[in-house]
Amino acid sequence: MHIVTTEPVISAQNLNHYFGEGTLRKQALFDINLDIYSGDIIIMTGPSGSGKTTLLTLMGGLRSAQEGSLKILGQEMCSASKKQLRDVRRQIGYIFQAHNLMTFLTARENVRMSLELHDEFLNQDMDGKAISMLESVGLGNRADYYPDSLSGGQKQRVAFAKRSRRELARALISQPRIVLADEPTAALDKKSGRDVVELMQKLAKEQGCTILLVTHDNRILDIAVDAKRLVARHRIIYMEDGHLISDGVDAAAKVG
Ligand SMILES: Nc1ncnc2c1ncn2[C@@H]1O[C@H](COP(=O)(O)OP(=O)(O)OP(=O)(O)O)[C@@H](O)[C@H]1O
Repeated sequence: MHIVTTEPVISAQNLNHYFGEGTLRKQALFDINLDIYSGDIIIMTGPSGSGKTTLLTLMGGLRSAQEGSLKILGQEMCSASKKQLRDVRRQIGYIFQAHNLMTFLTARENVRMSLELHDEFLNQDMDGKAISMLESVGLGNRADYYPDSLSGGQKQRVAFAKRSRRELARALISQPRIVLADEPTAALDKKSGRDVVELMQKLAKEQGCTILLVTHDNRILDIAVDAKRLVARHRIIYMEDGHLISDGVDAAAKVG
């Protein structure tokens, strides 16, 4: 039996959310109830428009909650002040899709450039760091290639290395309790998608934090199953028309 000894990292109770005003007001989330614990890997799936991103942005403190209760790291988000939202956001790492690569820079220079924007890397071996980040996505041997000579999937991986270095660097420094990722595998081939997910899980595991991942990508569900050896507990949350339809806690990992 799985014994829960800690408070949920995120707890939603009877959470509703609406967009628009007056006659245009439309309910996007209906009565969401969900407890997420430290170390959970939550994969949110469901058709387009089902409310995944809305729920993700609420759980990431990126939008204020309107109705019901949403606690993130013990802080109630319904009618939270700007300062309270900011304090919660500081403890969260964000990974969002799409960063264009500069066509006139090599893969290494693209990753390096994003490092240069961050004070914490000044005076460090940025070339070495850029290469190790490319290696971690399996592209160590493509460091000196220009984006135009890389495949679509390879480009996505360089972009991931670039932004994950930038965003996860901050994440690693600030030790986030939660990492949010929106469509991190969009447009990736299966192998690249798997690499990206495994990389994210590995980094999250090293930090011992909770991952919330939104995807349209059904293949990611297979990846999650395969990746069981990497992590303790996966849950696949399926949404439809603003309702949470199912929440599958990984049965095997639940034991003990
Ligand atoms: N800013 C907004 N203003 C008005 N309606 C919105 C807004 N954002 C989302 N919606 C509506 O809320 C519903 C849920 O959208 P949401 O983006 O959360 O779905 P999703 O499951 O993430 O979809 P997708 O997979 O296509 O990204 C949709 O009907 C959408 O049209």
